[in-house]
Amino acid sequence: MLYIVGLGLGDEKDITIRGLEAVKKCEKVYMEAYTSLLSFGLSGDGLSTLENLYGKRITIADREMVEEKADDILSEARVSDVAFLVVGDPFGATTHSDLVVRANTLRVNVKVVHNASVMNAIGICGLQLYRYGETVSIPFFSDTWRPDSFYEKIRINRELGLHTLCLLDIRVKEPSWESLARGRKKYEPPRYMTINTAIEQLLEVEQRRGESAYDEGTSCVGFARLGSEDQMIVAGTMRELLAVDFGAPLHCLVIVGKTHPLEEEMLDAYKHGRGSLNQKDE
Ligand SMILES: C[S@@+](CC[C@H](N)C(=O)[O-])C[C@H]1O[C@@H](n2cnc3c(N)ncnc32)[C@H](O)[C@@H]1O
Repeated sequence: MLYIVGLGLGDEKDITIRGLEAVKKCEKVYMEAYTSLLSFGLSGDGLSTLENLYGKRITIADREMVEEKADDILSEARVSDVAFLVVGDPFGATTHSDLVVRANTLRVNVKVVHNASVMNAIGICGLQLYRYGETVSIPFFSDTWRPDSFYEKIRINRELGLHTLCLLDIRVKEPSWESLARGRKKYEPPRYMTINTAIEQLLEVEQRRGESAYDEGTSCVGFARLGSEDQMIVAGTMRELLAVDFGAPLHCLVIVGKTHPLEEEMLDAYKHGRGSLNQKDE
């Protein structure tokens, strides 16, 4: 059996009881480590915190491993219980549907244990989840690659009065260009896009496309480390949020569409300059 287990958003304590029971009975535990991140990351003590709680060794599954060796993981799951851990909810990232489809093709049994996802945790700011349009991903621009397919989607969402969730790029274990040219893979340090970079890129694309999908005065909400003790949520215009230091990753951004009075009331509590509500336990 392959157990695909959501870990939630904060730290090791956010796994569900059902998820923990599944992990404890598995012979092998993989942890997907390229579409999201728990608040403590996976360096140093992060991994051992999880291993101590589960009483199991964890194998980190990076993009290369999941994409190239999925069949090996599935072969193990055919003859024993294997857990595949995903930060957030397993279906909060498009990637893991592939694994399920592959498992079905190979007739490997799959059980999914759900958990909170960034896709629903953003509800905390008061913008109703029912009033969102298509989610977009904002990739890091480089000197030669500045893709802007997200622009059209944001424009359509805004024309319909819908909010847009922007997920921000995560680059882990990316081989550097020089190392590829030399034929010996060396990896760049991990990079996580900040809200500030996302807004700079969004404004650059608006300037290039000029279709008035949004501008510096457009209302947004920035979220950092949602679900953890020090989460930060600030509502303001793009211009205002450009000046906010949201701190450590992960970050995401919502571009606000047409609002309902109740949404406005909730958003007020997070307005720029009021300090963010981070809901720390007293
Ligand atoms: C592929 S998505 C989310 C996947 C995850 N499985 C889930 O269900 O939440 C990853 C992106 O969501 C956003 N994100 C994820 N967790 C977050 C958090 N705790 N706080 C803020 N943004 C987050 C970041 O922009 C990140 O690059």
